[in-house]
Amino acid sequence: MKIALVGYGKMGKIIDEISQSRGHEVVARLRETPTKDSLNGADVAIEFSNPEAAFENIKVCLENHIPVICGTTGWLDKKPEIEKITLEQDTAFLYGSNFSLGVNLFFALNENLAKLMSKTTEYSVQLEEIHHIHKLDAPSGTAISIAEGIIENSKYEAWKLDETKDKELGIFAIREDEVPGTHSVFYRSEVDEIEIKHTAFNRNGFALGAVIAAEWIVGKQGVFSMKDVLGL
Ligand SMILES: NC(=O)C1=CN([C@@H]2O[C@H](COP(=O)(O)OP(=O)(O)OC[C@H]3O[C@@H](n4cnc5c(N)ncnc54)[C@H](OP(=O)(O)O)[C@@H]3O)[C@@H](O)[C@H]2O)C=CC1
Ligand SMILES: O=C(O)C1=N[C@H](C(=O)O)C[C@H](O)C1
Repeated sequence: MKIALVGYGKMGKIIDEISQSRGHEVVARLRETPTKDSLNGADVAIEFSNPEAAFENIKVCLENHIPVICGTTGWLDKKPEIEKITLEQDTAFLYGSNFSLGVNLFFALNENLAKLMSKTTEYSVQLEEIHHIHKLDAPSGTAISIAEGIIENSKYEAWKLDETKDKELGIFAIREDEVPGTHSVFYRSEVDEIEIKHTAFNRNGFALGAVIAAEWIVGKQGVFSMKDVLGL
């Protein structure tokens, strides 16, 4: 498979190594918005850039009929437009706020726990995410995905930064040193607390998941998520 890496920073470089170790050819390593020429005949693009650049980068790839795996967070207000372009161009798009297998299991765990709790005692939920000081967006895309999964299955109606209040599920966003990504969910009642935590030790799990998603998407049409890739 020929892979274009759109964004070649911390994530792009690890994805490059993993792609090659799995027998793929990396045909582009870009630190600017791609063009038809710079995409260099890729079968698939893996996009990890920044919130400002992601929309345009994805659009150019899709308009050139190159399916896109996108891990960039912080641009999701424009996702409906990307989904429309994907369908118009008969190509494929997959966004993952977090490509690691562990976090995708963590999403399912929290959805199920929220569902169970809404049938029993009243628990109040609080989210916390900790990331490195270079991160441009807050809260993290992963925290937003966790919150959305809980909201669908509980009394909560929306999420907000900071402390949980009434029907708004709170997310504390902490920036600390070089932390790769830690997410905790606290379920608290009058008498006890359940805490579920995922800690990434490094970025390798994110990168491997993105390459697996790229292998999966080639030849498909439509808008997908990691749930489709992992059969969750
Ligand atoms: N979904 C997931 O599993 C994960 C998502 N992320 C997200 O992925 C994104 C990237 O993370 P990370 O690699 O750590 O960030 P980095 O800042 O290390 O890398 C970003 C890269 O994008 C490049 N860039 C800047 N402008 C453009 C542009 N217009 N087009 C293409 N590339 C551009 C930068 O180049 P230059 O240095 O020259 O500016 C740099 O190479 C972030 O949004 C982060 O939140 C991160 C980890 C996991
Ligand atoms: O910026 C990061 O580093 C990360 N971003 C993603 C997010 O916003 O959830 C995924 C991971 O936690 C690392």
